[in-house]
Amino acid sequence: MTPQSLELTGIGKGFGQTEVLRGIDLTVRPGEFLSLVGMSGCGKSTLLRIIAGLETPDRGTVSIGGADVTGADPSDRNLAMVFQSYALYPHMSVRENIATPLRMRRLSGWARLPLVGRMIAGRAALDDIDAAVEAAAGVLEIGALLERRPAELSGGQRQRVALARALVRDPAAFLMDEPLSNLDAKLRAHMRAELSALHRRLGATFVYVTHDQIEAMTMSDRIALMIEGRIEQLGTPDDLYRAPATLRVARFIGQPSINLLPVEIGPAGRLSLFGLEIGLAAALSGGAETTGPATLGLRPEDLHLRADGLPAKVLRVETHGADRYVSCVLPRAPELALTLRQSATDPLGADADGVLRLGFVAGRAHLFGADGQRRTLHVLERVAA
Ligand SMILES: Nc1ncnc2c1ncn2[C@@H]1O[C@H](COP(=O)(O)OP(=O)(O)OP(=O)(O)O)[C@@H](O)[C@H]1O
Repeated sequence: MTPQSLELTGIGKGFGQTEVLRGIDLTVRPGEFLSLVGMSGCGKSTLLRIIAGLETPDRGTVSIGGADVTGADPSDRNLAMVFQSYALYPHMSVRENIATPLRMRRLSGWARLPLVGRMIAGRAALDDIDAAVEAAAGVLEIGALLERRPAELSGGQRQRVALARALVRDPAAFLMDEPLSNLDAKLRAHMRAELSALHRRLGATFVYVTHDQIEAMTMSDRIALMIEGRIEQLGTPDDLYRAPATLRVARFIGQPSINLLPVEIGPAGRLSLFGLEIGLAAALSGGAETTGPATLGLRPEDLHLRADGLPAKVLRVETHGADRYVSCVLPRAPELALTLRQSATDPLGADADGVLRLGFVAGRAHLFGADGQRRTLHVLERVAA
């Protein structure tokens, strides 16, 4: 099946008094891997369920490949849904599990049942189903497991069976709701790579719900970051990381989190931190407020040691393989914790009192106005990197 686009227009949904989705406009391009990311409760699963037809929106429309399906039954949308819980039938073999969606669609009545079906369904229909099952199992590399029951499989193998069962239907798009969250960390990393490879091989449209930004950042073509029932930013993983549109996006994306410092935008947009100018200026055009308090965002990898930098006292050092994360506080503002990312092989750079001096890569700083919106920054002076 050629990959289809999905279009959501003005989607609103409430449960009782709670407004869970507050006007979602989103187009998923044909063949795109798009992730819906956000904290627990932001509405991403509800949105996915609305696309699937498992939930009805209060407002707005859902289209697949340009056709309005807002009122259509889930079974008429030809979308495959993969859940966190796999939802495999425990009493059936892997082969029968994968074949089930095709039996439901292609066979009628009693012939849908695995054993009875063998006796009464037409040979050609069964051969077709067998061939489709073998093909899907081949893609997911589970051909050797077809006669096993789900209980005899590892978590990763079960997830692969669930994916094969989705694949066998040749759907217009795949909808996945936290499909990897039951797996241990190592297997999750492995399955991330497999899902990306599967997406590339199929060229199908994927909509993937997760609260795990690493999953979203590593697999997606684009990410829709949802906050409180709205899309806060839609863009490539790089867009969200390198040019967060709002302070809320900057806070959500990145691990360890972005460092945030209170700055003041002064005359001509010049920024000062603790009363000292720092060689950056806010662009003055277009912003609501031109001067006043703002927030400077610095990613941990954009902080570095600098002889005449800001003194910071080391609180904790964590080594993560090749990286080292150094948590510090500024004596000027002890409530502000900063994280610096270094190569684990570099010297820490702290003096005998555990104090180091921090500079930052000016060209990679982010500025957010008092309204939380991104502001354009100019580098005024050359700051040594
Ligand atoms: N059927 C329902 N009835 C009442 N409230 C619901 C229902 N489904 C979801 N909600 C509420 O809507 C909000 C959004 O739920 P949703 O499952 O979409 O969030 P989510 O972003 O997917 O969160 P999570 O990552 O925890 O699954 C939550 O506050 C949830 O309690």
